[in-house]
Amino acid sequence: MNGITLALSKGRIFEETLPLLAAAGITPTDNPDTSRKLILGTNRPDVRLVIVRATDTPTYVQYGAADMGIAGKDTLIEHGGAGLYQPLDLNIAKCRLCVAVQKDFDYAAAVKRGARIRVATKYVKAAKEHFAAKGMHVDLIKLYGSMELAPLVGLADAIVDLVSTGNTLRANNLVEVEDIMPISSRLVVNQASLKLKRELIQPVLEAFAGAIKP
Ligand SMILES: Nc1ncnc2c1ncn2[C@@H]1O[C@H](COP(=O)(O)OP(=O)(O)OP(=O)(O)O)[C@@H](O)[C@H]1O
Ligand SMILES: O=P(O)(O)OC[C@H]1O[C@H](OP(=O)(O)OP(=O)(O)O)[C@H](O)[C@@H]1O
Repeated sequence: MNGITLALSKGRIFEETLPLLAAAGITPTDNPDTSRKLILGTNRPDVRLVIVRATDTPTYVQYGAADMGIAGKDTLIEHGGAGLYQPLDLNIAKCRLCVAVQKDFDYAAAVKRGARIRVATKYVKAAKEHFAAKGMHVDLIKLYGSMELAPLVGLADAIVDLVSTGNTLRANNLVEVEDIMPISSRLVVNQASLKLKRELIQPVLEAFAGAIKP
């Protein structure tokens, strides 16, 4: 494609990216929440959007199937970032990565006595690094969603998951016991595209940079 392709996921990333696209003079012609189309046009003939799973965004950009994309820091850590240039923290889709347990589980005591706890998470790499830095031995169980369920049914002692309002933890009688890191979404650019399509990509990058809310 001669123009540029931007990879986005449905839901919060799409919604929160709309004002940034508007700042770059880009308006999608469809809404992925109502359309089943996976390739969306825009008002600009040289810009198209592809709708992918949030976890897949770095992969599409890494291989150049999309020139640019918007992905959460959580997703980028798990992917590893190969082949990606990450020029901007867009300060959207903000939340934090945390350790949480059931209210009656004494996490501090388990840590203190060096217990080998079971931790369920979708964020295996980030969790591994966190517990290794604390010198804790944990058994990680990989899940793909609804991590909050794992401690309730005896699958794990703790979870590593994203928290924003805390409503999901509260609704499931879980409490946050450690804050691992703040999370927001970043603009990622394919390294070859940045060189070959700089005249198209650079203005979008500058418009996004100018529209970032503190
Ligand atoms: N509750 C939240 N509040 C704010 N931002 C969030 C929240 N949950 C996730 N995010 C951020 O938004 C990104 C996209 O989340 P989304 O829920 O759309 O996808 P997902 O369900 O995590 O991924 P996938 O669909 O690939 O499994 C996440 O990678 C994270 O950075
Ligand atoms: O603290 P809160 O404001 O309750 O947000 C936290 C929840 O948000 C995310 O799930 P999401 O809404 O993306 O659902 P999904 O991952 O199951 O799609 C995350 O996995 C938590 O479950």
